[in-house]
Amino acid sequence: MPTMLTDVFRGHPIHLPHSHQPDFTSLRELPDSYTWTPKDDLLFAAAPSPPATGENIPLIDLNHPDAANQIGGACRTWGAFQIANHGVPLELLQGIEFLTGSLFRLPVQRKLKAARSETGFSGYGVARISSFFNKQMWSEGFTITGSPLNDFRKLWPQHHQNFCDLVEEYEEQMQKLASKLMWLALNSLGVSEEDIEWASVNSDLNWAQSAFQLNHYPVCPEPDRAMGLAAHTDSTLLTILYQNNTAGLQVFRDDLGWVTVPPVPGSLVVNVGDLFQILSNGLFKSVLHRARVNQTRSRLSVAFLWGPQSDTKISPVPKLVSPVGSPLYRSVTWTEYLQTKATHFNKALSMIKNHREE
Ligand SMILES: C=C1C[C@]23C[C@H]1CC[C@H]2[C@@]12CCC[C@@](C)(C(=O)O1)[C@H]2[C@@H]3C(=O)O
Ligand SMILES: O=C(O)CCC(=O)C(=O)O
Ligand SMILES: [Fe+2]
Repeated sequence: MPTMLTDVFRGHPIHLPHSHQPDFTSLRELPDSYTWTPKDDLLFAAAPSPPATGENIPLIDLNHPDAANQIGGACRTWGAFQIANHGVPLELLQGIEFLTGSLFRLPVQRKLKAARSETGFSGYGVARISSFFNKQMWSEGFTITGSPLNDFRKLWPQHHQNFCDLVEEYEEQMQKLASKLMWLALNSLGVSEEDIEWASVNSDLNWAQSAFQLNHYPVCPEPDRAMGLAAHTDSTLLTILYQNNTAGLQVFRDDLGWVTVPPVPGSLVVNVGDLFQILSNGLFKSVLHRARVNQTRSRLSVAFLWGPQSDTKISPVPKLVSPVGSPLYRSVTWTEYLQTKATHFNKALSMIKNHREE
């Protein structure tokens, strides 16, 4: 039996109280447990990009004849980009935003009925990476993999079917889009389906697997001292992110610092994940990103976390290894990688790295 995403954290419980959450709406001041300083996160106060540079992740039109090269370039320099003309109907994006808003507007007691268990994968709770930080993040999340029916039934005993259908439809669209984006990026490096065994055996996407992370960042009384979601890279091949019309997502570049990704209505943000960095033998960079919060508008985002079947060995594409001699990374399955991340967080990728002989 192949491992399912639902099982990957069975041996990696996170002990996090869920019911400690403050009533986000009534606080005038940030509680100490929510106040971040550079001690809590090395990059917390890293210089923001000077507005003068105006440099930002590119917005790429998927209908543009040169889209593949633009995507390849963005994966190498930023590890992130936005896309327009992606083919996902606007009504579907609006539907998913409405679902997400409805879910987080439910009373806390209701949301807790679908709380993520300590060893579980899906359900309501704080981000998994919370266990690596001393301070709490100003957000709440909901993770979905496979059918959301069981969890949605607990949230909406009567009216969950439409929301289940919506998630299913969104997942189909995201699967297609993610695979298209991966091949465009790889094609720009001269890599095609024949070069990757696990992807060419089943070209009908049977080799892929995914999850959704819904995020809510409530209005915050002291946004400059709070953190919505701490800096991390995603443990995916690609992540496709929908953000509502409120800024907050930031990507990090060594030469620029934190750069805010402006919401562009109707467009989607794409992040290179750690597995794509491995697959591309380090040519594509998984992007360090985080979410800040603000004082006037609550923010919603929906991340589609996309990867291979849990048991597929991912290793650098041979074609990209030969020019440089040896593979930069060892091979690893998505399950193994998520488990490494669950124990070692931001050291996970370097633990997969091959150390060259002196
Ligand atoms: C498939 C995934 C990817 C996970 C773990 C698991 C389910 C939830 C994902 C996130 C979503 C929020 C940020 C992150 C860092 C987190 O804490 O949970 C992600 C993590 C990862 O990309 O490592
Ligand atoms: O809310 C955002 O913009 C970022 C969310 C994110 O990084 C994630 O869910 O992995
Ligand atoms: Fe992320």
